[in-house]
Amino acid sequence: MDVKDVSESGPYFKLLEQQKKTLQTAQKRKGERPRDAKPRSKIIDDHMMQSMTMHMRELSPSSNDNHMIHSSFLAPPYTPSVAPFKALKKMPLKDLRLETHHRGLYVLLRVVTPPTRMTAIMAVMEDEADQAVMVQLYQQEEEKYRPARVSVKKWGVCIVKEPYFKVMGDGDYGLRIDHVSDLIWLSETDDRVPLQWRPQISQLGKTADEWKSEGNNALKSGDCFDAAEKYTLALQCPTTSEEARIIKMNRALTNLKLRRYDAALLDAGWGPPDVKPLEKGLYRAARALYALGRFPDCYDTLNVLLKEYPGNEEGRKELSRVKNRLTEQKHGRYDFKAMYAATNIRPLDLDHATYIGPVVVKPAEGRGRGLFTTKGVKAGELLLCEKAFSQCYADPGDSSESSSSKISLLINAHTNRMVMGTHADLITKIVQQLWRNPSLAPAFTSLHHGSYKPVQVTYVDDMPVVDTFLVDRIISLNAFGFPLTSLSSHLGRGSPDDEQKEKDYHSCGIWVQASYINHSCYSNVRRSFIGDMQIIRAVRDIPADTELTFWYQVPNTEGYDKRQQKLQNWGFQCQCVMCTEEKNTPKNTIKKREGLLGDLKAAFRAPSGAQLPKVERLLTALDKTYQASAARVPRLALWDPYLLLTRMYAAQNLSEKVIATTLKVLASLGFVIKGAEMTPSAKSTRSTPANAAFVIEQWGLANDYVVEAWVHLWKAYMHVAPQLSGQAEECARTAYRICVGEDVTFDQHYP
Ligand SMILES: C[S@@+](CC[C@H](N)C(=O)[O-])C[C@H]1O[C@@H](n2cnc3c(N)ncnc32)[C@H](O)[C@@H]1O
Repeated sequence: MDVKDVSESGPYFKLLEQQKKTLQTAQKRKGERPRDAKPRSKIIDDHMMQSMTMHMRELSPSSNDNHMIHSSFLAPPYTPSVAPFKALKKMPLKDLRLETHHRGLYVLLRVVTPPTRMTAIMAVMEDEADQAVMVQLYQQEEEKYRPARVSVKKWGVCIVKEPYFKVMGDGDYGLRIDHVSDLIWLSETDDRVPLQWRPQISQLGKTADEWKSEGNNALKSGDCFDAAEKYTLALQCPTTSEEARIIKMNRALTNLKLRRYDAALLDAGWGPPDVKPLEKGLYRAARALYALGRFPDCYDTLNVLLKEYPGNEEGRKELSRVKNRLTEQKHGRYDFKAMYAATNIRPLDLDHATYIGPVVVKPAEGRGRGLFTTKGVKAGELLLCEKAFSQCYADPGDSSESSSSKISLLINAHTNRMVMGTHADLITKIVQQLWRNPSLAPAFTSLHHGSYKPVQVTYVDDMPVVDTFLVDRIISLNAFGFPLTSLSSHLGRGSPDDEQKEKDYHSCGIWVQASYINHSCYSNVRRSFIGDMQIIRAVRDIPADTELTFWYQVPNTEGYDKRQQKLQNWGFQCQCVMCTEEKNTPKNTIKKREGLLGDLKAAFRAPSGAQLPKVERLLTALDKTYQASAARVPRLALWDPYLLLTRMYAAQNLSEKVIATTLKVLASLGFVIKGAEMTPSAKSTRSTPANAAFVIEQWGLANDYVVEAWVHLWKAYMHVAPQLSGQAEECARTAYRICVGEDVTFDQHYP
């Protein structure tokens, strides 16, 4: 939804074709055992050379290529390994066959070179028979959170479950690991590490206390990964229950720092206590619960903490923070100004809770599931204000490696789709999120994934199974492109800086509840964004038990076929009244309409005012090309020229004309408004404002220009029918709220 799909654009299309060819050529070698594989020394030398070249490039002052577009290719989908380790058999590297997933088997490998990071982390690994292979590890944590050298340590030992051996991009052969759960790193004391690869004797036979001290030192020096590993080794040694509790408490802290909140909760001993809970345990559990968005649990835990340990000041601070979240969650009350201020902080991650208003997910006939109202709501009413499940914001003003999500072209030869933006980064981010915190998985994996058949197993050997291709599929069908704020898009609308507008939607994210909303061009809700909060408001009065819809792509005058093409990714054809009407309109009428639109454009280009009568004539003719009433089927070709005309009249202070044309803008968009025209009676009530009012019988389509239309009305009424101006101002405010998400900034921008 609003993501930059470039599948149809020429230069990119060639890349897709190339990628398909490469895959086809590789497929022809399926099952082959390559005879021309490089010898071990050559694989290592080539890798070291590449690593050095990359390092030199990084050191060179002109190396900042964050603004360059990178391409990422998605492999043909395959399911992650769900076999328990015990059910797998070891195989040597020499038996690997090309383009094959070696189901039922595993390889045991040791890292022999330092890693390099490209799209994947790459390192050369060997098996027990000294055979070497290049291994590509995809979807690993970003460098800023876990440097490649920490993820893939030289001499580290791992198991690759059901390995996938293939021809790589450069024509060499290698193992490709797309699913993080297919890779198991072994600790130095693991029985599966062969004797010849074991560390020196001194590493073995340490006591719990020794491991714990090492863990503490690692934590002090900031190496949380190492610390967590050491605490885990400590817990594998014999300890008293009290010692174990302390070690777990320390590991809870490292897990919090590593954003492994599920594990932190467990370590903190959260749950019904059988012994008096520790102060640190309660506090750390509360922080983990907050980070997981479990605000009521967090609130309860902090209350227990403060009851047991009333002097805990940090707990008290957290309590006040969580109370704010609960107010947002329960009542949908937000401090929107503070929300805007927080959009300047990087990384973008607003500290707000999700409000789910009077809506519920239910089956929607012919459209899977949908979101429905549980009660009648009014135009402008808040229905959802949702914190992103995950998002990658591409900050146009920040090119630093640490804070920018990379814009890349993600090429999926399997689905024939190419998207530009942060989609590739979002896959990695969500894979890692689910890997670290599997409790978050059900909300995400329940989202629509089309015909993709995911494995039914969620845990193997006590570890979560994360399917990269399921994540990609869900993102493809549910992700939203988003600007930093809809307000900035709203204010910049109509500006000639198309490039900036393009960039506005390079960022993408997942909002779970909003994902249940189906598409309609003639929709009844609209989404807007403030940072990573998505706000959904009713664009008209909606009765109870009505399905909510918004547009996945903004409908405009591109025509029926193009519009359906833009929806192709989601696998349905829109059957809204506008699409149905357009589909059934005779071709010659469409042609006539297009001709009139062309004439109108030319007329508008003429010097101001000179062509006004002609414009009016053309508009009347254009109006006549529509059959159904605009109240039932909005007339997409009309609102824009009427608005241009309004601006011209406004520039000449022709208030009555402004009112007449603005009402036509609104009528074209489907609004039904009674008593707003400048009839003689409206003029005569000029001095008696008491009960003067117009009635909006129906709100229409909610594009950004509706706000401008209401503002024109409001200002024009001030001159000729002041009794109506207050009401028009209120409508402008409501339209603004619908478009930008809030109205606290309305007066500042429309004084
Ligand atoms: C973001 S999901 C919306 C929620 C989805 N219906 C579900 O069951 O989870 C997008 C998918 O919903 C379905 N969908 C959305 N709008 C539709 C429409 N107007 N007609 C038919 N199917 C629609 C399509 O299958 C589409 O790929």
